[in-house]
Amino acid sequence: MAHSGTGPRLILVGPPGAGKTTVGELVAATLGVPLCDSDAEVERLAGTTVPEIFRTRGESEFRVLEHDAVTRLLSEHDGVLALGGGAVLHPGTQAALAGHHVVFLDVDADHAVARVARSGARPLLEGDPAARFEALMTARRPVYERVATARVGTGGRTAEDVAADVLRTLVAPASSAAPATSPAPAAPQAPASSAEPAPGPAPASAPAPTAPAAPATRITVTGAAPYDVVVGHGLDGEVLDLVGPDASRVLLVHPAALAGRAEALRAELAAAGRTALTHEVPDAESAKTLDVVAGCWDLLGERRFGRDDAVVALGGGATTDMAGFVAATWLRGIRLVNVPTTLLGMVDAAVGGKTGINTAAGKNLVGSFHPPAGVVCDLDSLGTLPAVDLRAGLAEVVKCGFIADEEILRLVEADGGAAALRPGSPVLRELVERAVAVKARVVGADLREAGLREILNYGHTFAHAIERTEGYTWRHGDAVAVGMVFAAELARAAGHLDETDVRRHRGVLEALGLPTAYGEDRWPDLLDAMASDKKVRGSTLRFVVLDAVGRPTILRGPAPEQLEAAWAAVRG
Ligand SMILES: NC(=O)c1ccc[n+]([C@@H]2O[C@H](COP(=O)([O-])OP(=O)(O)OC[C@H]3O[C@@H](n4cnc5c(N)ncnc54)[C@H](O)[C@@H]3O)[C@@H](O)[C@H]2O)c1
Ligand SMILES: O=C(O)C(=O)C[C@@H](O)[C@H](O)[C@H](O)COP(=O)(O)O
Repeated sequence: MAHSGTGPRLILVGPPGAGKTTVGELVAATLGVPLCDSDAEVERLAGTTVPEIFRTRGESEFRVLEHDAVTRLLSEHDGVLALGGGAVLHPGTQAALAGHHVVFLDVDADHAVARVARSGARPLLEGDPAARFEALMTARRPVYERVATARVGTGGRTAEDVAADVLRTLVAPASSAAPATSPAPAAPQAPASSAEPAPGPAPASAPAPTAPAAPATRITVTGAAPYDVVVGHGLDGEVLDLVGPDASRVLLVHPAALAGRAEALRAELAAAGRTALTHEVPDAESAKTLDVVAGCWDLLGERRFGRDDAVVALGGGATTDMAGFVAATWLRGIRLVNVPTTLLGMVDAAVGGKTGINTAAGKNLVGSFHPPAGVVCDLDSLGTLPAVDLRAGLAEVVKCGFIADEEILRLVEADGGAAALRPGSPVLRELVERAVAVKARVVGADLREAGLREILNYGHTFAHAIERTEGYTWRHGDAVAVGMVFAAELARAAGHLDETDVRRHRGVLEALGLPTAYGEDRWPDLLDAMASDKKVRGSTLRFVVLDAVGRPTILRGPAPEQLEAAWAAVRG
C-alpha cells in the first residue's frame, strides 16, 4: 500500500511487548519522519496516564478516548504511527485503517512477557502475564491479521533487524506484500571497445508496435505532491496535460537525437496556445555541466520565464538530470515534466526527483530534490534507442530485481534475457512497470534519502567511481552492472551473501550482455573516487549490500581486505 501523501506513512499494530515503540522509533528515524504513539496521544488529551485511565474510568471508556485519538492521528499525523495494543478492537478504528499500510508486529508470549517486564506497567497483563498474553492474543490475533497489510515477527530478534523488515514491507511488490496470515517477508558502459557491438538501433526484427498494445499504466509516486508515471504507447498528449493550464511558456530541453520529437511537441504546445521553445543541449554526460545549466538559465531569463511556466525534459537520464536541475533552481523551482526516452530514464532517472550535474570532484555532487509534475514513458521511444543504451538501462532494472522484486530476475532468466532486449515485447513492458513500481515505492516513502532510499544506490558506489575514473566515457548502466558485481563480492567477503547469489548476479547481467568486470589497473583512483560518495559518513565508506535477494542492508566501513577481495574478483 503506497503512502497517499496524507496520514501516516506506516502504522504498527500488535500486542504489548511486540516492540511497536522501539521499532517505530528506528523506522521513523530511517524515513526521516516523526513517530507518534497513540497511547501517548491519549495521555496528552486526557492529561493523565493510561494505567490511571484504566483504574479510574475503566477499559471501555479508555477505548473511546483511544478511538478519538487514533481517528485524529490517522488524518493529521504524517509519519509512523504506533497503535496501542487494543486500539484495533474498536470497529471504527478497524474501518479507518482500511487503505493504510499497516504492519502487524507479531510476537510469542515468552518474548512479549520478558519485554513487558522490562518496560513497566501494562494494565492488561497484570497477574499471570503469560496466561493473560495468550488469552489476549487468542482474541486479538484475527483482528491484527485482518487489519494488517503485512506481518513481521519480532520474537528473539533485534529491533534493528525487525525495523529493516518493516521498511522492506514498504517496497515489497504488491503481489508479494505479506498478507497478514503469511510469514513476515524474509526480512525488504563498458568503454566503447572494439569488442562491443557498434551502436545502432535495436534489432529491426522487433519494432515497437505502432498501435497501443494495452492501455497506459499509471504508477503513482506518493509524497507531498504526488504524481503519476505513465507507461504506454503514443503518449504525447499526456505532455500537454502535465504542462498544465497555467504555463504560458514552456522550454523543451533535448539532445540532438531527440530534435524531431522536440519539434513535434513544440508544435503541439504552440497549437494549444503556449509559447514553446526547443533548446538543444550536448549529448549524454556532457550535458551535466554548470556551463550547460547556465546556458539554460540565460535562456529562461531572456524569455522571462515566470513561476507558472514549465520545463519539459525530453531525453535520457543525462538530459532529465540536468534539465531537472534547471527547473529546480530557476526562481527556486518551477514546474518540471519529464519525458524520458531511454530505458534507464524511464525506470530510474526521470522518477523520484533527484536532479543534478557532475563537478570535477565527482558524479552528481551538485543537485536538488525536485520531483516532477509527471513522467511520460512512451515505450515507442525505445524503438530508436541504440541497442547498447537499451542494454545499459536494463542494469537499473536488474538492480530493482536484486533489491526488491525477484520476479524481475525470473523474467530475465526465463529466456536468457532475449525478450528483455526486444523493444515492444510485453516482457520489456512488464520489466519497466515493475522497476518503476519499485522506485515509486521507495521514493514515495523516502524522497530525501533519509535512509530507505539508499537501497536504490545498490552498485552505485563502485559504478560512480568507474565513471569518474574513466572521465564519464562509460555508460552509467554498464558501470552499475559492474558495481553490482563488486557489491555482491564485497557482501560475500563480509559474510553477508552466499556464493549462489553472487553467481546469480553474473548470470543475469551476462545474459543481458552487460559487463561484469573492470579490467583497468586503477584501484587507487577508484578508492579515491569512492571516498567522495554521498553515502560516506565522516570518512567511513558505506555500501548498499544484500543479505539475500530482496534484503538490502548497509555495510559500514568494510575492512581493507574485504574491499581488496571484491576488487580482485571484478578485475576480470
Ligand atoms: N536522477 C536519478 O535518479 C538518476 C537515476 C539513474 C541515472 N541517472 C543519470 O542518468 C544518466 C544516464 O542516463 P541514460 O542512460 O539515459 O543516458 P543518456 O541520457 O546519456 O542517453 C543515452 C544516449 O541515448 C540517446 N538517446 C536518448 N533517447 C533516445 C532515443 N529515444 N533514441 C535514440 N537515441 C536516444 C542520448 O542522446 C544519448 O546519446 C547518468 O547521468 C546517470 O547519472 C540519474
Ligand atoms: O534515485 C536514487 O536515489 C538512486 O540512487 C538511483 C540511482 O540509480 C541513480 O543513478 C542516481 O542518480 C544516483 O544518485 P546519487 O545520489 O548516488 O548521485
